Amino acid sequence: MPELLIAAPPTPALALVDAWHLGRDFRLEGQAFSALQDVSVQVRPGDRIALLGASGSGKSTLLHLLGALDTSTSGTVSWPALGRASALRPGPVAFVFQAQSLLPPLSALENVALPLILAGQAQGSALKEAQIWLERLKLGALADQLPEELSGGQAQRVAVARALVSRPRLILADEPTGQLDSATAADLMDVLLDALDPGCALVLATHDPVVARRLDTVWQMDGGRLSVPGRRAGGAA
Ligand SMILES: Nc1ncnc2c1ncn2[C@@H]1O[C@H](COP(=O)(O)OP(=O)(O)OP(=O)(O)O)[C@@H](O)[C@H]1O
Repeated sequence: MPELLIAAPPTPALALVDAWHLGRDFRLEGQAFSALQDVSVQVRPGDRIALLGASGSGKSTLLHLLGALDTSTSGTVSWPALGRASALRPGPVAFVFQAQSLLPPLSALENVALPLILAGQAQGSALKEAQIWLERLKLGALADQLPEELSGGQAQRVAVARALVSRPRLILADEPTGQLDSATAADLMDVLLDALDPGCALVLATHDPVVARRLDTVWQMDGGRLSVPGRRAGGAA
């Protein structure tokens, strides 16, 4: 009699981030002001998520909570696949900021090597790895340039290389194309998506629907709330 094989359902990968009813209040001139209200989201390995919203809608506030740069006023956030908040950086979580986040006195190469050196890697091997990442992002020839000698698009690519060098499992990018023209923004998205490890998740805040459409999922932020969570970019809700 033939053996009956019943395939076990695949085990879902542990979430990288699990946020539950997050709220964040600030005090402005003595009044409590709610920048984020009741946001529940999960980020899983390989997710490509655009956090789309107008200026002031709460995108940075949410990214900071997801990356443990800030603590929520209400709700909880945990990192089931990554460990405790204190273990998140440098390494499993990397940030890319809007602009001018490179250290001015360091060359492009030294900026990229910095997370490895801060994590205890010997300088020589850190610089070698940094050079590999600069070349992967088509910046090999600019290794010795200072940040002030780079164009905005080149500087953002160096910032992306600096985020990728520690082989993070999650990248939180806060308007990385915010100061770039549309062609340069498209180039940056090309190199970022091309260089990203398939298992690495990306959450990218943007106010630009064209940039958001490059990612698989859109989280729409409005007035501190997430509306239409999980909607496919460019597709039906
Ligand atoms: N540290 C803070 N103290 C007081 N208010 C804050 C603070 N951080 C953010 N806010 C307020 O919270 C709201 C959301 O800000 P946030 O920076 O998250 O928006 P955003 O969508 O990222 O905007 P942008 O696209 O302009 O960066 C804004 O009204 C902002 O002024």
